[in-house]
Amino acid sequence: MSALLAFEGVSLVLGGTRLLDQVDLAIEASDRVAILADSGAGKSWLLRLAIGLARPGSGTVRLMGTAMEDAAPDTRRLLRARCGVAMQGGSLLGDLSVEENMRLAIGSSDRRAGRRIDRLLLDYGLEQSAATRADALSIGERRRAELARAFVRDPELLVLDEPFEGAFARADMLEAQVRRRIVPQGRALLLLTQDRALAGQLCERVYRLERGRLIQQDAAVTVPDATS
Ligand SMILES: Nc1ncnc2c1ncn2[C@@H]1O[C@H](COP(=O)(O)OP(=O)(O)OP(=O)(O)O)[C@@H](O)[C@H]1O
Repeated sequence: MSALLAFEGVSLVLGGTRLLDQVDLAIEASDRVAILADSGAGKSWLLRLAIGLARPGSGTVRLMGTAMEDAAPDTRRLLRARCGVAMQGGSLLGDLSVEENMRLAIGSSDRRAGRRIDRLLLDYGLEQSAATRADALSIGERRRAELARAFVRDPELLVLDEPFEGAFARADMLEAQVRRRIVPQGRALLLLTQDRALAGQLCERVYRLERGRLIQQDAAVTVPDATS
């Protein structure tokens, strides 16, 4: 079976800085992988490459077995739709309510979709904010809404970039979702973060991105999480 996501000898140089240097990484069904990186090390670019929003300088990124740089825009969109993505900085539409953002992401207005949305809103403590415009949410609510939306299409691959940045950490909530919706379903998680404790809590494989190289870490090392 091919990997859900594979980086094969991927390099990327931006502004004279080598952000990725011959990176190899394969994420298979049921994998939970974290990449730890300091601010500016290239997490957001890694996410863009993973879902075909950017092309590598060299090497190949395969999403669900398809080389993204050779794929037609429609194919890239379809493959991206099989992923649940929460980008740093967020991408909720500010003039739509939380529920409308979820509806747009799930692409259906039937009752089953409605039940799934209600369940996720409840899981993420957003049931009181369902009708609130996204641009009126608190920072913490917005991050939780981003996470809830990332799960709404039952993604095969969940890609999260700093899921709690600027927000009071609710790692227990995310861990419960990952345990319920990712692990038993043969889905996979790629977490990009600076938070060592979160990486250890959610993932069984942990790397550090350092000067463009991925260096595997001991996933079992746990750091007391002062925020939870
Ligand atoms: N278009 C660009 N041209 C040149 N350099 C860029 C460009 N976009 C980003 N960079 C630089 O590339 C580096 C990595 O950017 P990236 O957004 O991936 O960082 P990050 O790891 O997500 O950091 P943070 O967690 O602070 O957002 C940064 O130093 C950034 O300034």
